[in-house]
Amino acid sequence: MSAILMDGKALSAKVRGKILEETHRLEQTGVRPGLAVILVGEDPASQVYVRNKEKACVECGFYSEKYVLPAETTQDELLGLVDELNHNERIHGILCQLPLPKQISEEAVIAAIDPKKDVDAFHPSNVGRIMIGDYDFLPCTPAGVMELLDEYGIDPKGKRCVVIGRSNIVGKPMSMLLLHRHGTVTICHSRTENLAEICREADILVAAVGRANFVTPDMVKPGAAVIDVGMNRVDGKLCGDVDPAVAEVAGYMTPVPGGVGPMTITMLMKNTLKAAQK
Ligand SMILES: Nc1nc2c(c(=O)[nH]1)N[C@@H](CN(C=O)c1ccc(C(=O)N[C@@H](CCC(=O)O)C(=O)O)cc1)CN2
Ligand SMILES: [Mg+2]
Repeated sequence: MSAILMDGKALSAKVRGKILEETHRLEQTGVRPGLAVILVGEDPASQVYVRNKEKACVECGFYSEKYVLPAETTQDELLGLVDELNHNERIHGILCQLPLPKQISEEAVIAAIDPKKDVDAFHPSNVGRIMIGDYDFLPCTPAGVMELLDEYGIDPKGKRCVVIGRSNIVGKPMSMLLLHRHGTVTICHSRTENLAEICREADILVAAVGRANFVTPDMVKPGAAVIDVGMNRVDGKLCGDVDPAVAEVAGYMTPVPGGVGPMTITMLMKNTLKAAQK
């Protein structure tokens, strides 16, 4: 068996085209969606992601502002900028690229963003709303995974879903979105016993561990959909959490690059459009 590759680049192009149409419609009412992206420091991977977010804004017809602050920026300085942007009428969405330098508390910065402009959906009030299924914004990576599953006709309803990873950004919200769609969800992590055995039960397996080639063919049920959220650099080469040899066992698989990554940014655009429409 050779898995069907789930093309996040192609789906992104399609969704961004629809967002651009919506932007034109919204502009007739005098509103142009505006996104502010804040980058603190010079992490090369973060620089790439921020650049890709700016490009996506252009593709979707959005107004955007980028703030690049030095690595020594204090928490108070960053909170000052967030406060300004909270009150800026041209800006509907604000995000701070993570990770932040260690002198800054990510929790404090996330909590300072106006929840109505929190297009990452990281603010505690937005996280709480996702838990109870009454939300405006979905977190971008898990939302991108759900769109990919829908595009390929993979319905989590009644299915065994296993998420490896319990981060606030991916693992926890991912399991919640699968649960909202009636999946039977198991969250695994570094202390899980019998991990391979649990993974082998999954019809939908989501890997968000941050370890290159962690998921091997023996951990996958034949025909399963395997979603790779990993973004690891090994000897300068980008690779996911899933060993490419898994393609011989899985029914569907997301590539890295070109799978979940582009969808993450597309979902950010979707949230920014929604914030502007409100
Ligand atoms: N404020 C946020 N910080 C971070 C988030 C986030 O959603 N909000 N997620 C990740 C980084 N991330 C978005 O910010 C992100 C990572 C990767 C990609 C992507 O398109 N990857 C490409 C490959 C790009 C490359 O060559 O490096 C792909 O998979 O095809 C997009 C967004 C942590 N921080
Ligand atoms: Mg920190």
